[in-house]
Order: sequence, then structure tokens, then C-alpha cells
Amino acid sequence: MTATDAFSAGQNTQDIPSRPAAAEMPALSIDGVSHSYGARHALIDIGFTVAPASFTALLGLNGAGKSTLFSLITRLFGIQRGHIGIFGHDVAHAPGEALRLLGVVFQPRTLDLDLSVTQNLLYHAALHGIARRDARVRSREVLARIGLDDRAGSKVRDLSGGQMRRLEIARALLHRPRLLLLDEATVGLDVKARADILNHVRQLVTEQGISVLWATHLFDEIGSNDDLVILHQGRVLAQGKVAQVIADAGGSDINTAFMRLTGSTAQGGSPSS
Ligand SMILES: Nc1ncnc2c1ncn2[C@@H]1O[C@H](COP(=O)(O)OP(=O)(O)OP(=O)(O)O)[C@@H](O)[C@H]1O
Repeated sequence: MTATDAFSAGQNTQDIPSRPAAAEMPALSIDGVSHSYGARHALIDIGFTVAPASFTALLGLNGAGKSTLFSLITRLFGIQRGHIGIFGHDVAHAPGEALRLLGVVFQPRTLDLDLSVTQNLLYHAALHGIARRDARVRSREVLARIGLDDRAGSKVRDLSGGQMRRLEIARALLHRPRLLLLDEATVGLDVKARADILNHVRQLVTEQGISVLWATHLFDEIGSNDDLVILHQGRVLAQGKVAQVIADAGGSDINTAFMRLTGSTAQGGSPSS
């Protein structure tokens, strides 16, 4: 039985550590997480939280450990060390509750190009056990939310790269998650498509109250009001509001702050990056 179950069942909770109220519960909490591939340490004792209804950028160069972290959060890999919680549900011990609240857009594309936009969504809904009629309602809802409602009948093959990405985001929203993870969601897109995707995702935060963890290596995708986590060579070097991270690092902007923290050259936001 989880702490939540015990609380709701009204049992003696003396031995159960007190939990923050639901409104204060982090959407995502990463606590003391380490992961190694054999002798290679990909993540080293990392910790941070994503606040509810926030946009948190996870900034790191190639090889920083972002994809490894996503694989742990989604349970693709078992957790070797540390704890990961989604709205208070431990991913290792209460995976059903935790993953129900989670939507994910992975780096590689996984759409069926020969099916229509709606068929892709209905197929995914069926995998989630969503009844056909409900799935149709939800498909229309998520396509409208992500600005693709006019392409519902199009073959995915005929969409642009940016539209395909938006469809993947729509698909990740079908089961109405409260936390959305996106791993380098704008890779390979042009400047306008990148901006469109970012705008849509930011709207999910401000209008729907969805919490977002946005993994990127592109500095220009980070907004001045975002929460920021800097991951470098498997370690969290800084976290907090962007302005605070810049001030703490003694930089004048995010590029100089990153360079000061890591000694690495900053990455621009060129479409080919
Ligand atoms: N399956 C694997 N086996 C061995 N080492 C791996 C494996 N996957 C990742 N690594 C190593 O772990 C480290 C972190 O890689 P990871 O892919 O998590 O970083 P990343 O920040 O997502 O980078 P990228 O944006 O390039 O995918 C790197 O040193 C990488 O070489």
C-alpha cells in the first residue's frame, strides 16, 4: 500500500512520512538518481523537481544524459539507484499510477506513415484501452489543441516534419496526462516549425496546466521565465529560474552562464543543430 492509499483509507499514518498537499506535489521529482552502462557513468546522483503547471527546460549537450533520464522516468530502464516520483507516485513501486499521469514524445519518430492522422491516434488509443467512441472524441480534442484539426484525414506521409511532431504531441496527450516529457522535440525542424511547436507546448502549460519537461541542447529554446536544469556529463550543475541560474553562475546570459558552469562552447539555435 502506498502512502496515498493509507491516507485515503484513513489508516494510522504515524509511520508514514508526511506528504505535501496535492497542489504542492512536484509533477516530477528526481532524487539521487544514478545510472551506469557497464563502466560508463551516464547519470551521477542527480536530483531536481518539476513544479506543477511549469515549463522546465532540461539543457544539456549531446551525451549529457537526457535520454538516459527519460528512459528511467518511463521505465524503459530499471532504476539502479535513487527515486523518481510523478505527482508523488514512485515510478518503481507504483508504476501504474505514475505512468498514467505521464505523456512522452521520444526523440525518434514513431508514427505509421501509411495511416491517416486520426488512424494513428485511434490505434494508440486502442493500445491504452480507450473505447472507440471516446477515442474519436479525444482525437478531435487533442488535434484541436495542437492546431492540427484540419489535417485529421491526411496521410501522415503527407505532413511536414513539424506537423508530424505536433501529431506525436497530440498522441502523447490522448490519455490526458498531467506531465509531458519531450526529448529534443524540434530536432531537424526549420525555425518556424520549431517556434510553432514551442508555442503549442507552452500553451499546454498556461492554458491546460500541464507540466512540461523539455529536453534540449538549444539555448534559444529557453525562455526567460522558464525553470531550468543544466545537465552536463551526467551531473546537474545548476537548477532554478533562468535569471537565478545566470546570476549564480556570474554570466550575462544563458550562453555565458553555461560556458562558465561547464567550460563548454555554447550551442546556437540553428535549424541544423
Ligand atoms: N546503450 C548505451 N550503452 C552504453 N552507453 C550509452 C548507452 N546509451 C547512452 N550511453 C552513454 O551514456 C551517456 C549519456 O547518453 P544519453 O544518450 O543519455 O545523452 P543525451 O543527453 O540524451 O545525448 P543525445 O542528445 O546525444 O542523445 C553518453 O556518454 C552515452 O555515450
